[in-house]
Amino acid sequence: MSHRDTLFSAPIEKLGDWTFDERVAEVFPDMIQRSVPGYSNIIAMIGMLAERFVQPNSRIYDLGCSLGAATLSVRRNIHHDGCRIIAVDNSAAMVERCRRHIDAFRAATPVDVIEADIRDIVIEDASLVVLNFTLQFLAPECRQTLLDKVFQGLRPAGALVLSEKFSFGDAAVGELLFDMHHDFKRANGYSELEIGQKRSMLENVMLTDSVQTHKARLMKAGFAHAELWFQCFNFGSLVALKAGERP
Ligand SMILES: C[S@@+](CC[C@H](N)C(=O)[O-])C[C@H]1O[C@@H](n2cnc3c(N)ncnc32)[C@H](O)[C@@H]1O
Ligand SMILES: O=C(O)C(=O)C[C@]1(C(=O)O)C=C[C@@H](O)C=C1
Repeated sequence: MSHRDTLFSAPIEKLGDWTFDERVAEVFPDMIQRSVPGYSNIIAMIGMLAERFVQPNSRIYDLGCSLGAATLSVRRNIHHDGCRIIAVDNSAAMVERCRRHIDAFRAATPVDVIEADIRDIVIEDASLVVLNFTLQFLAPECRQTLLDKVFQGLRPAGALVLSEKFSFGDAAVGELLFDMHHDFKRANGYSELEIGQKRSMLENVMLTDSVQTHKARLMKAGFAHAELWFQCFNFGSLVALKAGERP
């Protein structure tokens, strides 16, 4: 059961930096659904991408898994033997709830939910890696190193799904999509105070990049192809493909 997000509905005297703590974890499904345009579509389509890209006897990584929405979508859609999903998050509150959530559904593919920083884990033998709105929370100087590690850990013909909030080089487009996103939040019942307080808390911890910057990093990491497969306002998702033949 997900609770309604009212965390920022009253004035907060001293707004600190954003964290994925107990309070956020408690309302997270409602919060992300009402905050990220296209979120449920992206979750459903990650399942379809998994169906296409997951190889038998391989690993699937869900990096910054929160409550495991992408993991569950992948698990529902893969039918190969010998696969294992590794879901990683460094928020204890998220990991604890994620484990409960995953255990509530029975399925053939095992899932390891790991409490760790995604910068510290080993990625190996992967056919699919998912970064669903997580890279934006890493310090910009750590992003290339993480994508390099993802690329190295993928098998030939493997794929990375990278969903992010974007910034835009064209100021008029950037402003329009930023305003549309705020309209989306208002339409979902968030007040000006809620929108403003959350924005200010995210300011120092969620630094967004343009689609061009993401593509350039992915190509630098070694991916043969990288393209946007979904966008709604200033949120979207890229798929990056590693060259090679499926074994
Ligand atoms: C916006 S949420 C991701 C949503 C989730 N992927 C989904 O599809 O519902 C970002 C998550 O990344 C996690 N996170 C941020 N930085 C991290 C890091 N360095 N290592 C592991 N997890 C991290 C946060 O704790 C949070 O749960
Ligand atoms: O940009 C915003 O206003 C957001 O609320 C975005 C965002 C995200 O993209 O992860 C930030 C934190 C929450 O996890 C949910 C949504």
